[in-house]
Amino acid sequence: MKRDVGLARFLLLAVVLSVSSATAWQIWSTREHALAEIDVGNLNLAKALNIYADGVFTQSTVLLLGLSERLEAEGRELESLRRIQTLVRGQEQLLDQLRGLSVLDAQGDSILQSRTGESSGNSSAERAYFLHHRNSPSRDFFIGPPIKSRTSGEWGITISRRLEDPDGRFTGVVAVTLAVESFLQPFGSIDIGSGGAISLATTSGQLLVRYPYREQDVGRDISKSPNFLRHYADVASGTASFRSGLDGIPRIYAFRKSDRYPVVTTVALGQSEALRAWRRQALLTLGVVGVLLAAMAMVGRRLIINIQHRVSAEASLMATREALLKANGRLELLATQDQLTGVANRRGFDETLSLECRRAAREGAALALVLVDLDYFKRFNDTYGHLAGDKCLQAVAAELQHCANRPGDLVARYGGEELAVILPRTDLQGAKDFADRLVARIHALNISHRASPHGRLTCSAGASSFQEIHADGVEHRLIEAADRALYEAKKSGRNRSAS
Ligand SMILES: Nc1nc2c(ncn2[C@@H]2O[C@H](COP(=O)(O)OP(=O)(O)OP(=O)(O)O)[C@@H](O)[C@H]2O)c(=O)[nH]1
Repeated sequence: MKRDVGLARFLLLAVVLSVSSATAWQIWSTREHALAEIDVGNLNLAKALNIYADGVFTQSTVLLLGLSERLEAEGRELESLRRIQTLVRGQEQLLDQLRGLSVLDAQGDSILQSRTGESSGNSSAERAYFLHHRNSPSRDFFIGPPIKSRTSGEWGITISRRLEDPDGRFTGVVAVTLAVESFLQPFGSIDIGSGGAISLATTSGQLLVRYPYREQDVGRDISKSPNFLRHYADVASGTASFRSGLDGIPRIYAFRKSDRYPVVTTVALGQSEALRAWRRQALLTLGVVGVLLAAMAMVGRRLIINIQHRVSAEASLMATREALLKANGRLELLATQDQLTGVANRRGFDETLSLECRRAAREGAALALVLVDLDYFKRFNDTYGHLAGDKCLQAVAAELQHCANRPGDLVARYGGEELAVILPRTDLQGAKDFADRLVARIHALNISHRASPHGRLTCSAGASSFQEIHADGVEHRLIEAADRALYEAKKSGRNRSAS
């Protein structure tokens, strides 16, 4: 039964654990699945926006290439610059993102502004793109950090190219400016939730455009940020989850670098927003499973309590049964034991005598009985008192018990100061010898009895034995014979035995 409780506990625990772990696994795998779907969507979006940016840059570079060829071939005469101005106007109609074109001389002074068609009079010698081309012989296009227009205050992205004379000497820079706004518009038209962000940056870590727009983010250098270094630096495209270094919001990012230009487009969704549907589903699952587990735990607990009640009821039943058996045993003993001397009482004597008679009849064996009576015991009581008489009886019974040590021998208090010994498988001679031994042992106890002619406590014994025990009432005859012999011993002077 106790094992049943252990087994029930184990089963309950196993069910709770397996259901919990299966649920945890299911929730975790649906999260992974949701994240994978988000990554795919984000990557596709990043790719599409990258294509858009590539297209804009390509149109700009085509324009720059044509202009730089013409400037280098045709020179910078006023007429030539006017023709270029007309050409750029035409291009501006076709390319919405184009905010302007400028041609700088070798000192960084403007020699053409597409908006006015003339020099703006401003020097751009300190602009990053001018410094880049002046210091680098490369004729590649350069996407510079965003610049703020001195006239309109608008932010723009510059793409520029170095101008050279036929000897390869630096003669200036031709640059187009793309409006940051023209990137923000398509970025903003995409639903990326309230926590999302889309950005375009150079691969060297210069932020060009970021939606949602904050002026302080424009041109920000993120090249030293741990997130940039860990996730963007060395791969062409990928996904990652981290907390934004700009606004501290945890997001799921997907980024793609352009194959042609040193720019990277990033699409990010706010993590908590992106996983909202998954979270709702997970909470629902947790709720349902939690309620089920709680119900199961309650039922299991009740079951275990029931088993425990049954176990304890059974244990107390067993204990009661054992106590009852012990009590019965004690009662049985009390019913057949003499309280004063501890030997069998008259009932025990009668039962044993009848039992031994039947056994002797069955086995054809002899059965002997010795009756023992203390001499002058009335006087002993009168002389020493009843309590001393009791103690004396106890001592005599103990001595008899000591003598009758064969298996099956039984010492009993036959009545009053009279004791009896049943001796199975003992003939008359054996019984007589036993009786003599008893008389001698009691004498040897040397219990003082000044009222007796012997001066000490003595006893008389009568022995009887029957060999063939078949007839009814044999117990009675055995007792009568022993009693007669006892009477004889008394008559012939006491402190002796007769048979
Ligand atoms: N102390 C004590 N005395 C008992 C007990 N049972 C019987 N007696 C006493 O034993 C005495 C027996 O006396 P009697 O039968 O007259 O015989 P007796 O004095 O022993 O004399 P004989 O047997 O002829 O030698 C009585 O005085 C009983 O009261 C007992 O349990 N305790």
